[in-house]
Amino acid sequence: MTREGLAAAGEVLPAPPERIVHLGLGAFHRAHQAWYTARADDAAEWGIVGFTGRSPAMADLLGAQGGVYTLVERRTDSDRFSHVGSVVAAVPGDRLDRFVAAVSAPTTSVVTLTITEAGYRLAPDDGPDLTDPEVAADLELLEDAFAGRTAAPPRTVPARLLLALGRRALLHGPPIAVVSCDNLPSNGRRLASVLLGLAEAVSPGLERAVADGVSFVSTSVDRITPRPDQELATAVRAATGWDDAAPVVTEPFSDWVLEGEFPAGRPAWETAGARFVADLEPYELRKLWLLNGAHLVLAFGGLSRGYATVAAAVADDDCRAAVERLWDDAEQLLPRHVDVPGYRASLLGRFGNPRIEHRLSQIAEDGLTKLRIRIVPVALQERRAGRPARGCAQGIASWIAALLRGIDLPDAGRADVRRALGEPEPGTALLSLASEPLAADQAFAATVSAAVRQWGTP
Ligand SMILES: NC(=O)c1ccc[n+]([C@@H]2O[C@H](COP(=O)([O-])OP(=O)(O)OC[C@H]3O[C@@H](n4cnc5c(N)ncnc54)[C@H](O)[C@@H]3O)[C@@H](O)[C@H]2O)c1
Ligand SMILES: O=P(O)(O)OC[C@@H](O)[C@@H](O)[C@H](O)[C@H](O)CO
Repeated sequence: MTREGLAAAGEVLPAPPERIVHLGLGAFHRAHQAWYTARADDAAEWGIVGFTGRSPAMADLLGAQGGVYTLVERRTDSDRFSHVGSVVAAVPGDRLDRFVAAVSAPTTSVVTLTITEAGYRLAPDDGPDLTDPEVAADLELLEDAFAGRTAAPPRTVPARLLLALGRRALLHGPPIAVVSCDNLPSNGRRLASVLLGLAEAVSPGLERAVADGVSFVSTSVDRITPRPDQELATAVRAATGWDDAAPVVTEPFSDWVLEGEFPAGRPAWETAGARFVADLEPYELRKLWLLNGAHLVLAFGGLSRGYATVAAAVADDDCRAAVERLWDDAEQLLPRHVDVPGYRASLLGRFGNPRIEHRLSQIAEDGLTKLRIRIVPVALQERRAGRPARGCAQGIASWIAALLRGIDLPDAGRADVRRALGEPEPGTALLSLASEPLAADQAFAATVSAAVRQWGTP
């Protein structure tokens, strides 16, 4: 099947013009932002050029199909198949020349990102992590590049993005919006802080140019999208007859809430269901603390108990009870207008969808970074309010117990985790790694130790 054939059948649009650049061409972008863009009333005006984050594989697969792929919306009892045509070019991430050209093009109005939380290379103060050797090396490359000296291409996403945005801003290109779609609170503000921190380290002129020329938009993104497997391609072939090399499976539910300015315009995403709000915080915290926080507890607790998927873990009474206790803590901190009881009830249904094979091992990747963002802040606020934060303690304990059990959890912070595991008191060292203040809080640390024993260590 080709784009031309699908367009002739009225299933996708003939390639819309490239006006959006996306970085991180994984499953989620294709199930979410690309889907909203394809469904917007003005879809014919907005094509996406997608760059892979690290490996070129998806660019090869999707590029060979003209960017078109099948989206499978998986209900508890049936599948719905559709074709998505908003991605018009798929390019390997190491094609930096093409990336800089795409971002610098005056016709480009929006850059979106799904590069995982670890991809932001954030220091604890939300600036760029200059202790990370790759970030430090990229800073030198950026200094050379902006001073007009020959430089190798930077490797980290913040440096690649800064190079492209800096070129555009210094060429006096029109202002542009950069939209983070990763599961980080205040993701736009954090991205701004990393990029402007790096820019400032290169030169004050670059920092000013980027600050003036870029609008950083924060968003809360919500659609459970497991990593596609071979079984999906087989199901797509059986249902549609197409040997699609890059299908995506997702749940029927979808939500996208955005806060920020689009100085050069944007697709009419609201016509596809997105919401634009003046204050994103309550929505993003509800989603991150309840959905993503619970996912972590199910992943660590479920893996310890030998489960493989979210649906299996949430069917376990102890795992579900741990999730409910975490939600009880988070609910204390969220405003009423975001309907926490309704969201909790809908989450239990979404997690329980047995046909969405959401692997716990995928969710557990980079668990340290995610824990610090999704559970630690709730615990700190609850403790400051004088409450015991037992649900958070149990959640953090699920991570510690999984590691003490020897479960391999791939993590960008793996070296620190290994060091902590080698300490005389590894449980205490792991809690310190998650949060120094929580480790120093004796009552909370004792609750965590008791909960680690409850999760069961070998
Ligand atoms: N899958 C979901 O259900 C979901 C839902 C909401 C938000 N998200 C956000 O989207 C992100 C990606 O999810 P996905 O399902 O597309 O995963 P994926 O594994 O399919 O794709 C991840 C993409 O990020 C790139 N990447 C990974 N680590 C990177 C790094 N350190 N630096 C630069 N690029 C890197 C990869 O190359 C790939 O392009 C998540 O981490 C999350 O922040 C995902
Ligand atoms: O994608 P991550 O790795 O940030 O987190 C894993 C899951 O919690 C996440 O993908 C959720 O499924 C998603 O955030 C739902 O909207």
